[in-house]
Amino acid sequence: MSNVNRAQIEEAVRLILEAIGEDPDREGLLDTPKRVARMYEEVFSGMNQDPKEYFETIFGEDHEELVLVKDIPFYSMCEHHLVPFFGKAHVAYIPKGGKVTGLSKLARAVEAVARRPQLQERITSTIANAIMEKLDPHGVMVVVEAEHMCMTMRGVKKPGSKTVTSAVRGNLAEDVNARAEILSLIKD
Ligand SMILES: Nc1nc2c(ncn2[C@@H]2O[C@H](COP(=O)(O)OP(=O)(O)OP(=O)(O)O)[C@@H](O)[C@H]2O)c(=O)[nH]1
Ligand SMILES: [Zn+2]
Repeated sequence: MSNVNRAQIEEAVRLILEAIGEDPDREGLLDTPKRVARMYEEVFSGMNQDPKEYFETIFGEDHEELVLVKDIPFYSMCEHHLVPFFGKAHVAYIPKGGKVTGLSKLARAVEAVARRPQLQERITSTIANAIMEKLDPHGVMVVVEAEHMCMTMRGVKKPGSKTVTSAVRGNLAEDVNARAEILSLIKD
């Protein structure tokens, strides 16, 4: 159930259109506030979601080796400018004590965390912390690479630049070789 107040967004979009000198009543713009409100509802649908919920799905599988789901595409909105940043997330963990979760749950957690006003660093660490808390694995490594529209279409205008963030927890924090292996698997 969404808590987004569509009527309020519609009002705000109308005001923005007026503020830039547009006529919100011209034909092409008549439905724009409604469309934007629906779009924000979708784009910010992660507001009420807790990524940890997805890790309730646990299989008692005795695998204490690397699990990596890479190239998970995501779209988020930078909380400073409310313009998109988007890219790929790579989520790796080493399960412990039979606590192996569903692969899709890793991607669902990325989606839930991305769909709200965000910082790339926070997306990265929130996912790593959620996995640590719910699955209590030997280790976790989350790598996120993204292009920020606020750095490409405006401001410093550096199209093609990419930001890479990582969060490492548990035994992977001390294990340089394991981290290197994960990074090489991500690059492959
Ligand atoms: N750390 C971090 N910074 C971000 C992220 N997304 C956008 N930013 C940065 O947030 C900063 C906001 O800087 P401000 O000086 O307050 O705003 P601004 O005047 O619009 O900055 P410019 O983008 O440099 O024009 C900028 O440097 C953005 O590049 C993110 O996910 N993580
Ligand atoms: Zn920004």
